[in-house]
Amino acid sequence: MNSSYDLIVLGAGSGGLAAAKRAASYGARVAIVEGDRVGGTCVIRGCVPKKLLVYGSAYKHLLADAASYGWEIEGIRRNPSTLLANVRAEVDRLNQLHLGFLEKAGVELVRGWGCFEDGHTVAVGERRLRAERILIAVGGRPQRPAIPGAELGWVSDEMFLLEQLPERIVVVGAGFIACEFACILNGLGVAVTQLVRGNHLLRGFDLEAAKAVQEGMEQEGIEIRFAHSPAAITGSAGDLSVHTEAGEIIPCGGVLLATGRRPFLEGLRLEAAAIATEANRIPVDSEQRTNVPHIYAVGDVTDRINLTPVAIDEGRAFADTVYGTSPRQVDHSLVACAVFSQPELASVGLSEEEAIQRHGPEGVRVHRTRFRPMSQALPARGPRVLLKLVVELESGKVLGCHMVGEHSAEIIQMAAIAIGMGATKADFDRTMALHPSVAEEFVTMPN
Ligand SMILES: Cc1cc2nc3c(=O)[nH]c(=O)nc-3n(C[C@H](O)[C@H](O)[C@H](O)COP(=O)(O)OP(=O)(O)OC[C@H]3O[C@@H](n4cnc5c(N)ncnc54)[C@H](O)[C@@H]3O)c2cc1C
Ligand SMILES: NC(=O)c1ccc[n+]([C@@H]2O[C@H](COP(=O)([O-])OP(=O)(O)OC[C@H]3O[C@@H](n4cnc5c(N)ncnc54)[C@H](O)[C@@H]3O)[C@@H](O)[C@H]2O)c1
Repeated sequence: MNSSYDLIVLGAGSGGLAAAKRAASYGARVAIVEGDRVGGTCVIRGCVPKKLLVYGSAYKHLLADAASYGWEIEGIRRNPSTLLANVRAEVDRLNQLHLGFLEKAGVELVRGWGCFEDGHTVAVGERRLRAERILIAVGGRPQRPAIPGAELGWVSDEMFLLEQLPERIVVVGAGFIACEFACILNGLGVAVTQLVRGNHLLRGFDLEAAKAVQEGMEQEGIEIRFAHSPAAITGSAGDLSVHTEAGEIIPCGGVLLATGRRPFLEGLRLEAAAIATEANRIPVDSEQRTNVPHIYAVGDVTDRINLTPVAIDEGRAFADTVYGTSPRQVDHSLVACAVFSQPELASVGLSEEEAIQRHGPEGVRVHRTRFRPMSQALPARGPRVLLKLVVELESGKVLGCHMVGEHSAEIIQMAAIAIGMGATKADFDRTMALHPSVAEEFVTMPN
């Protein structure tokens, strides 16, 4: 069966869904092709189920602190299987919701893996879909390290399918996924050893903030081994050993390989449409256009800032520009982001190291405060909060705002507005504090 459209979108994840619905709202005839579950990484095996697991694992701390607030809770039993099942049920609900949204928007869903037959034709099984324009929004996939036995380890996708958790796990990596899962698993009662090949966590983030996360994670009982890489994994499901390059053998019930992701280009047959790639990603211009003028790409497949809100905005900007009346480009500067580790880290703007690189050590002033938040005063435990402003000395402009501690993602989201507007340290100081709160320290830091 052959069908023709104004737009074919490959991939029903964050970017593809946003683009397809927005294009359809302008009257375009749109088909969206999806080989897996509608919702993509974020909804099915990323942000959403991950955050639900973070909430679930945080009960460890809440229950530990409850007695100091006068709640004596007896007979607590931990059952991660219930949490895992409930999270899957919520993902099923959201998947249905997204199917409904597509239908309501008038977008045709074509199930199956799509590949290019030529510049205007996509093959999905026996079907041939033709369109004036094609948008590639196929996202990325986790990448396993090239070591013997890597197939015995889990990648993040598989963590959401587990029905039970092992007693001991080795987490490999120091990035977003490794840190988030190390904390989730630790909170759910799993003994965690994290293998980090470098000498600090969360490369690219403000170093002091990354160290504050490390301190908190270690206080909570996660064993982090720096300058350690896996050389091989042996054993069988549930009874594994990680052999490190240093010759150690770490027995465990499971291994999470959180060693990065890369664009999912396999099987797309990009060459049939002469679409150029660069280092396994699809490069695009400021209007999301590939080297082929009527073929566009958004989201993780372009491997720029691999976050859901960025993929969504790129998808919508593409549709607004091509099908709407208000063309626009995505602003990739000052994108706030958070690592949902425990303690949580959130950032917007330049790290201290980046600011010094750009403006020199004499051109930057750093304001910081570290303290135990009031919520931890009665339990008298838990990690100290870090709040940090990186300021350009000459103009007083806040170049970067970083926070480690409770609600930091919520707080930095708001700070991002001020920083996007070019706020100075004086603007922060002029703002009346909201007391008692953690975030008030951002507007009361001494000069
Ligand atoms: C564990 C984890 C946690 C994360 N947490 C966060 C977070 O807290 N906050 C945040 O902002 N970001 C987070 N991310 C990143 C975020 O999920 C991605 O940046 C985002 O989903 C990218 O959207 P996308 O549209 O580019 O691709 P995806 O959402 O990956 O969607 C691509 C879709 O295309 C489909 N597809 C691929 N090839 C084909 C084909 N040939 N034919 C048909 N369909 C195809 C796939 O099945 C998939 O459904 C997380 C990622 C992971 C893995
Ligand atoms: N909270 C969030 O917004 C969130 C959460 C999860 C993922 N994400 C997105 O997904 C992307 C991918 O996350 P990620 O954590 O997989 O990637 P990452 O690039 O953040 O981290 C990969 C880690 O693996 C390590 N590594 C790579 N190869 C290795 C090897 N052979 N041996 C040992 N260590 C190795 C790297 O040093 C690094 O620490 C992120 O960059 C981010 O864009 C975002």
